[in-house]
Amino acid sequence: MYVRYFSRLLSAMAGPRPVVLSGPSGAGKSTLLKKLMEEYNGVFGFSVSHTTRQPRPGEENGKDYHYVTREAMQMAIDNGEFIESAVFSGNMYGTSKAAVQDVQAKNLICILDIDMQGVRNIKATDLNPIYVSIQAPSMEILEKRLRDRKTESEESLEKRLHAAFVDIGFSKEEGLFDVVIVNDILEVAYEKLKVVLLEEINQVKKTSMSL
Ligand SMILES: Nc1nc2c(ncn2[C@@H]2O[C@H](COP(=O)(O)OP(=O)(O)O)[C@@H](O)[C@H]2O)c(=O)[nH]1
Ligand SMILES: Nc1ncnc2c1ncn2[C@@H]1O[C@H](COP(=O)(O)OP(=O)(O)O)[C@@H](O)[C@H]1O
Repeated sequence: MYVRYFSRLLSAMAGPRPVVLSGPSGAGKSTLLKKLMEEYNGVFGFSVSHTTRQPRPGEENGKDYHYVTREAMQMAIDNGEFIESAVFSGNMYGTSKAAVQDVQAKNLICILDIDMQGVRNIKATDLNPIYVSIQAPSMEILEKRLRDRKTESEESLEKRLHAAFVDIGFSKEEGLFDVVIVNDILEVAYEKLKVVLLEEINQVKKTSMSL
């Protein structure tokens, strides 16, 4: 009984578990993440990554990403400021320690949107997140969604589709993800995601009510 009490106390003190959303570019990670943030205002916080890619129309510096030069990013990595970093489709991406700490300091569920290299690197840390893979129903649908999004050049699209092919294989690896959600009908995928995160969501709601 005491053991259970203290383990609950310890996990409450450690704050909610972060959530890793991974999966091919175009699978629907940002769309699902946006829905979560809208429905659960004050429960989730986004880990704002750094990237060397150019901002897309509508993206905001400091909100979607911290947009930096290669030199600045490399220097920060060399300074030990990053938990993980990777090169994806010719650009650098990385999660700074500050990005995660900023969210955790507010006692929110920290969401990381990272690629497969990031997943492997996070596994080697003590972050202990819930690992969720978001997948499109097929490569054909993925390609259509990416094309319809109209954010990528033909070259970037090809690179993303190649990475997606590799990603789909990895997502089937035993023990890598806690759950794989196929994002066919958006609302169905979103409901599945909520079920996976329900325990953490309730924990944060309970804690914020008792404060
Ligand atoms: N390892 C790692 N991957 C990241 C990070 N931030 C974003 N990514 C991944 O980089 C890939 C490309 O992201 P982005 O350029 O925003 O394109 P999108 O996923 O097609 O919207 C996606 O798979 C993201 O999950 C990060 O900090 N670390
Ligand atoms: N279930 C879905 N059905 C149809 N289109 C979708 C669905 N989920 C996402 N999309 C669309 O597919 C595109 C890629 O989604 P996005 O969230 O940007 O993917 P990611 O963040 O994984 O790269 C977007 O234009 C989005 O509006």
